[in-house]
Amino acid sequence: MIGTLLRFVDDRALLRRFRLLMAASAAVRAATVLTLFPLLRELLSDEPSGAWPWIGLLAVLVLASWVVDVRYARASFAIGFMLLRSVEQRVLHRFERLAIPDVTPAIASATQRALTAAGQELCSGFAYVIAPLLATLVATVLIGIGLAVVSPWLGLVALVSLVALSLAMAVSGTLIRRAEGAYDAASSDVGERIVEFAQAQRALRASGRPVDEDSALGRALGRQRRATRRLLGMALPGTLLFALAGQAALAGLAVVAIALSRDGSLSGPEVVALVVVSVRFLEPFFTAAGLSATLEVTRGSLQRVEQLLATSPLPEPAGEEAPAAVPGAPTLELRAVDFAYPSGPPVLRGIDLVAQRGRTVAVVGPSGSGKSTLLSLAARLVDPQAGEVLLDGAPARAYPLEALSARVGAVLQDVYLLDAPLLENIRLARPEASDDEVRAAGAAAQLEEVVERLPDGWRTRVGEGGALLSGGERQRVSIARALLKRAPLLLLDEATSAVDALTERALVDALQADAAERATVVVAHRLGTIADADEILFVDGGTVVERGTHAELLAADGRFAAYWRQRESAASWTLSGDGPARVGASARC
Ligand SMILES: Nc1ncnc2c1ncn2[C@@H]1O[C@H](COP(=O)(O)OP(=O)(O)OP(=O)(O)O)[C@@H](O)[C@H]1O
Repeated sequence: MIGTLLRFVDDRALLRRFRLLMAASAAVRAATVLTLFPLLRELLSDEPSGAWPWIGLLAVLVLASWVVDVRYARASFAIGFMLLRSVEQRVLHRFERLAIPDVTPAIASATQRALTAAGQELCSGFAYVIAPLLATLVATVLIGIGLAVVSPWLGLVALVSLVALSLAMAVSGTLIRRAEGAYDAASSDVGERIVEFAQAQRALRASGRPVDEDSALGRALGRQRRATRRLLGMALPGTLLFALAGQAALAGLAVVAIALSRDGSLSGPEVVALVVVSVRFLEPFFTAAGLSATLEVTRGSLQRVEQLLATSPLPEPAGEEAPAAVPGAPTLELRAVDFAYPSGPPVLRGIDLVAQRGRTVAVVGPSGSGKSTLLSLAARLVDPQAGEVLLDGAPARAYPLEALSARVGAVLQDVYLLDAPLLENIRLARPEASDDEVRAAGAAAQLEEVVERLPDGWRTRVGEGGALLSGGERQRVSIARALLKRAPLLLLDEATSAVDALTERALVDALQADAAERATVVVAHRLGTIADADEILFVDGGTVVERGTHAELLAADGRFAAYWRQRESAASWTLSGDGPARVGASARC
C-alpha cells in the first residue's frame, strides 16, 4: 500500500528525505529504548552513580528524537499534501477525458467521493497514521535486534512475538477490509441514488412518491445501515485477537527474562530493566491495533482512487501540438463510421459525412435515428468502433483535448450552466476573451433583454445548472458561447428548439453572420433550417438513407420528401379543445 501511495508523489528529493528521516527517527527511538536497559541496570545496582553517563546519553537521544521527529512529521505532511493534490489532479484529468457514455452515475459518484473524501483520507492517513507507524515498526525491529544481542533467547521470543502480532494485525485488517468493502459499495450506491433523487425531483413530486423503505433510495440507505453495523462489529474480533497476542508476547518475554535470571545469566536489576524494555518493545503494536481501522480506511480510499484511475479515457496523443491540417481537406469528415454505446446495439453504421468551410450540412431523421450521436462523434465526445473522424484531414484522435476543443463549437441538446455569473458562463468558451467580447457574443445571442431582468445584470449567478434561467434562455447562453468561440466547426443540435419564432430568427442570423468562415453541421427539425442547408443527410435506423440538396431530395420523392410533407402538414396544425384544427401557419420558421 505504501509503495502504491508513494507512486502519487513525483518529488523524488522529498521522498529521499522522508526515507532518511524515517530511518533516523526509528534508529533514535530504538536507541532511546535500548539505553533504558544499561541505565536501569546501573540505577538498581549497588553503584547507582554508574547510571549518570547513561542518563546523559538518554538526554541527548531524547533531544535528537525531538529534532528528527519534528522534521519527519514535516516531511510526512508535505507528502500527505502532495498526495492530496496529485489525487485531485489525476482524478479530474481522467474524468475530463472519459467518453461521455462512460460518465455513469457510478463514476460520477466515485469521482465525487475521491475529490471530497478520498484525497483528504489519504493525506491525513499518511501523515497521521502511516508515517508514524512506519517509523515505530522499524524501531521495534531494531529493539528486537537489541534484545537478541542481550540474549539470543530473548531475540527469538521477540521474533515470534513480532510474527504473532503481525498475523493478528493481518487478520484484524482482513476482517475490517471486508466489512469496509461492503460499506463502501453500499455508500456508493447511496451516493448514486441521491444524485438520481435530486435530478428526478420534478418527476417524483409530480407522481407523489415519498421516500420510504421500498424506494430505491430507502433500500440503499437500509443496505448502508446494515453495512455500518457490520463494519463496527468487525473491529471487535481483530482488536481482541490483537490484545491476546500482545499479552502472550509480553508473558513470553517476561518468562525468558526470569529464566535467564534463575540460571544466573541476568541479574535482578537486569530482569527489571528487560521487562521495561519489553513493554516499550510491544507498545507500538498496541498503537498499531488502535490505528488499524484508520489504516483500512486509508487502504479503501486508495483502492477506490486506483479503480477510478483504471477506467480507460479517450486515447490522446502524447504531445500538446495539434496535427498539421491537410491542405484542401474538409473541416470535418466522417468516413464509414460505426458506433454503439457500451454494451448496446449498433446506433450508427457506415456513416459518411463531409462538412466544408462555408457550407452547412443538415442531419434530419426520425427520433432515435442517431442524429445527436453523430454530432457527439464529430465533437469527439465518443469514439467510433470502426471508421474515422477527421478534422482538417487529421484523425480527431490525433488532437490533444484542448486543441480539439478549440476547433469545435457546439450547441447541444442538454445545455448545462455552472453556478457562476452569466458573463463567466459565456466566457467558458474562450477564457481569454475580454468582457466586451463576451457581452457582444451575449447580445448577438439575444441575451440583453434577459440581462435587463436579472438582478445583477451580466454578473448575476445563474444557479446550479442554470436553474434561474428558462430552457430557451439557457439555449441562448449556449449559442453565445459558440459565437464567442468562433471555432472553424460549428455543431448545432436543435439549438433553438426552446425559443420563440422571433428570437429564433435573430439567433439564426447571428449564427449565420460569419458562416462563410466555418463548416456547420446542424441537427434540424425546423423546416427553414433544413431548406437552407447546402446538403441534407436523411438518417434512419443509424444509416444515411438519402443525401442531397433540398431540391434534389424533394425531386427524388423518397423518404425525405415524405418526411418533409409530413412536417409541413404538422406545422400548419394546432391543438384546440375539439382536436387538431388546421390554421394558416407558415411552414417556414
Ligand atoms: N448515452 C447513451 N447510452 C446508450 N444508448 C444511448 C445513449 N444515448 C443515446 N442512446 C441510444 O442511441 C440511439 C440514438 O440516439 P440519438 O440521441 O442519437 O438519436 P436522435 O436521432 O438524436 O434522437 P432525437 O431526435 O429524439 O434527439 C437511441 O436508440 C438511444 O436510445
